[in-house]
Amino acid sequence: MSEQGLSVSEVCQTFRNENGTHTEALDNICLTIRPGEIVSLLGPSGSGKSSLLNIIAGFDAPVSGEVRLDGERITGPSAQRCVVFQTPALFEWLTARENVTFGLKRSRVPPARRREEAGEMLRLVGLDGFEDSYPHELSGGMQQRVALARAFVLHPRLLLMDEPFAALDAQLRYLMQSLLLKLWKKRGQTILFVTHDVEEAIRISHRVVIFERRPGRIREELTVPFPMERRGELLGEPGFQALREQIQRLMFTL
Ligand SMILES: Nc1ncnc2c1ncn2[C@@H]1O[C@H](COP(=O)(O)OP(=O)(O)OP(=O)(O)O)[C@@H](O)[C@H]1O
Repeated sequence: MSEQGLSVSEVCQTFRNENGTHTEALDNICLTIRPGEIVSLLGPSGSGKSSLLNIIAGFDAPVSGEVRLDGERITGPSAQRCVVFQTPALFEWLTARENVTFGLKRSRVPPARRREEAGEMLRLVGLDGFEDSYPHELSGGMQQRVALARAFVLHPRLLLMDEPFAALDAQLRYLMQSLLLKLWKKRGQTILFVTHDVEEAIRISHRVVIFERRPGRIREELTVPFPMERRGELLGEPGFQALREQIQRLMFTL
């Protein structure tokens, strides 16, 4: 039986710059994510987090090493791996519901069922009543909820999230993290989440992988010891401050 989950083996990435020089972005990255696990990549700007996410999404090929999902080698983009970006990237000419059903059209789901599933997802992200609104009629946070609904409705084998809440204010960001945890509890989705925010990484993930600056290497992998059910009141969780400080020390002494 092939191994389930994501497996990144000895991945290196180098970019050729326009002036003929090279940038070594990733150096020998090895990482596994079990099915249903949420793992955050945390690290300074330019440490290669997006480069790794682009390879896993299949947008870029590494110069060496390989990535497998459920044993299958990744060689290009696939609907099995859905990406949520910092900007919601919705289709402006489609309503919220149509944006959510769009990806389902490629599957064999019949139209009535698609409508039903989209409605259910929009309810889950708190957008009931806005099914027929166009993106320009929604706030930035509401648009990002639609983007989350669009990703989760597809049941992808892996959800890749590249700083999805970075453009939102602190309060909305917190609400979106809670929403992500709620969706995860319902769907048990495997998620790789890129962030700069230490608290966000601790709050939403089972494990935090800390990158160090160029060339991007993994400095440390830490397991977050708090049960997912208690992530809401993390500030009162004994050991939270210590973990946050430990991660900050690791990041600021890179
Ligand atoms: N297409 C490209 N061509 C040349 N260099 C690139 C390219 N993409 C990324 N790089 C370089 O690779 C390194 C890693 O970039 P990457 O965007 O992966 O970092 P990051 O950790 O995601 O940064 P940030 O947190 O700022 O988004 C950087 O030095 C960047 O300049």
